[in-house]
Amino acid sequence: MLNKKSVDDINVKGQKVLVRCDFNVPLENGKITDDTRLVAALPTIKKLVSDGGKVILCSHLGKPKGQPLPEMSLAPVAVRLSELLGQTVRFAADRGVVGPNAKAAVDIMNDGDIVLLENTRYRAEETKNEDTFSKDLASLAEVFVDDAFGTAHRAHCSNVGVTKYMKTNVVGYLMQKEIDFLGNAVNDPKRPFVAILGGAKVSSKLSVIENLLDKVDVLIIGGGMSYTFSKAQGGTVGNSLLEEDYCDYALKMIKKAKDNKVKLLLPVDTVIADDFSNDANTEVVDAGKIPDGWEGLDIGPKTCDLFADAVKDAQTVVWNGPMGAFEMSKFAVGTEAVAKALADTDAVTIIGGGDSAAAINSLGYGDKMTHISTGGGASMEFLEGKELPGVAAADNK
Ligand SMILES: Nc1ncnc2c1ncn2[C@@H]1O[C@H](COP(=O)(O)OP(=O)(O)OP(=O)(O)O)[C@@H](O)[C@H]1O
Ligand SMILES: O=C(O)[C@H](O)COP(=O)(O)O
Repeated sequence: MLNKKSVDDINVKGQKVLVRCDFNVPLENGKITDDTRLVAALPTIKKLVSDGGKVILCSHLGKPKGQPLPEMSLAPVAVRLSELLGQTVRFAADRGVVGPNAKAAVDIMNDGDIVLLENTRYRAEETKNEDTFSKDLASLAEVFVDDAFGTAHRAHCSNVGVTKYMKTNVVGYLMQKEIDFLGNAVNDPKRPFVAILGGAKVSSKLSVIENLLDKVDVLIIGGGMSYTFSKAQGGTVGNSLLEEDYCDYALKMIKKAKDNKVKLLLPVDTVIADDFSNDANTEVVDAGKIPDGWEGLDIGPKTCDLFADAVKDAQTVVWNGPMGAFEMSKFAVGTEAVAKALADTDAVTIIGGGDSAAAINSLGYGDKMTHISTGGGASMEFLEGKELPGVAAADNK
């Protein structure tokens, strides 16, 4: 188990604390369209404020590639955070992130004040993890807290480089929670342990499939990626998503499941459509029997029952990737059936971030899950069994 020092192990009264958050939120015309990541960061911020620390927040947003692009400014985040906290979060507008404006804003802080720095990716050094920017960031504070789980798979100045120049590096509550849930699930799961994978491509989940086949009791594969498995076994898949180059890999994984005595469940039927559209004509056919001119866009009703049955007695379930093209209501049925099955089980249910989290929330099952990760890429790398640089950089207990 990972045993990192956390904000509970320190009291920052009177100290300046640099807190790396993941405020990489979706923006439309300057408005935040999903503040989940901001809400998730509140417990750590509140703890440090109640200690009487001077709380300096930082994050990246988007990929400005070293340019101070106004549309990727963190200014809207300061406004929304102030509302959520009921306390002013002063925004340190500064093209250099740690330039004269930021330093001035930090200099006048009182205990319990909060300042938010500008987008760390305005500095070109950030993503290259170069010492110049790491030192600049470290110069602002005495203590470093990393609460940016969503960024933990990156080794950048603001989450990894900076720790070289700080005496105290701890994780925040969000980071701790993500490590506890994902780490426990993968490394010390209550069994039966079931993993459900979906989404578009096999190629984006190769290491996840391999790693999970060493850990789980049951592996369920649905969504677009299942057609490559179907084709590999001699099925016809029409115009469905297919990665021909990965058919051999699919066969290898089927063998690995057998060797490891993992029950591998693939769709037994599929909803096919004559067009990639919510108005398409649809039919249900057996898996591997999709005619030319048609494409599979969701799992079929028998598969919904099969998958729901497989999670019924599970103790731990990890899910990443939708079962079909769920953005169109006609093809969201399978994803919803799986979400409902998870909501109905007593198992610990953990949802990988990104599209899966969006799907669960848009279908209204978000509050029925034990844990929905705030990390997309980061949660995937956790499931791949990789050590995340952002986690590794924090002090051990
Ligand atoms: N049968 C299918 N045909 C076409 N598209 C599909 C099918 N099944 C799933 N998809 C699409 O796959 C996309 C999600 O795939 P992706 O691999 O990105 O999932 P994810 O792992 O949940 O996302 P993230 O990587 O952001 O966590 C969705 O846009 C969905 O519409
Ligand atoms: O949204 C994410 O997955 C994280 O904030 C990381 O962002 P990145 O993929 O731009 O590094």
